[in-house]
Amino acid sequence: MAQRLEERILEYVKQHAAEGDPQSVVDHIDKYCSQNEWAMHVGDEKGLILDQVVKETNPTIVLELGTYCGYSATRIARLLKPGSRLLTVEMNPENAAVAKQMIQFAGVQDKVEILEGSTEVIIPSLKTKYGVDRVDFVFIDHFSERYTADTKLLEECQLIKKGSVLLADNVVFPGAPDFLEYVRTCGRYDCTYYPSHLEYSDKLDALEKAVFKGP
Ligand SMILES: Cc1ncccc1-c1cc(O)c2nc[nH]c(=O)c2c1
Ligand SMILES: [Mg+2]
Repeated sequence: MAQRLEERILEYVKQHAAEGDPQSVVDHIDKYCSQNEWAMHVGDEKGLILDQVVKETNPTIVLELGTYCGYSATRIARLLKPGSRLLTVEMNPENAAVAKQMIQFAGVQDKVEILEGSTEVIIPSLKTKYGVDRVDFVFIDHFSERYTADTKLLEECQLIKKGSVLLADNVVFPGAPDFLEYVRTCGRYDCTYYPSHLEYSDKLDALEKAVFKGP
């Protein structure tokens, strides 16, 4: 029995999902975490909203804050057009190691790059160290306490331009009240609220989409 929850999830996927099939990986993570052990993936219900926003944005460069086991990175990467890429930031090295294997197993490793470290250090280095000019889509799913600071950092580093889309998980549970206040009142975002439920639960949660209107 693998020691860590995240390793047990990876083991289940390796033993039951179809290798090279990102949808199968996503489905099996959802199956394990709804039937066996809860874990904090965005999940299938909020995942369908994530899919819809990714499809309507059709992004070339995606930034994800909070990789965890690679569920949403796999979910997003499966929808990306050839030549597009997803950079995902994870500060926990053990989770990053699991995510790397999950993404590899799903066969989306050519589109996904895992950046190990904290967002406040990595975001300012995206242009210089990772050759990013602008990001078209940002999935914010790391720590709600960092949502606002990292959004301001993306603005200050000129990583988001007019039309860039932010999508934040957990704006109801655990909750990100200062982020909602900021994007809804600063005047630089067009916001849309998507009520849903916490992954694998009937607790209420929601996603907030914030489309940048420019500085
Ligand atoms: C862990 C947890 N327990 C009870 C209720 C919600 C959560 C929870 C759910 C999530 O989707 C999260 N996403 C990113 N980062 C988190 O910390 C996080 C925490
Ligand atoms: Mg989340």
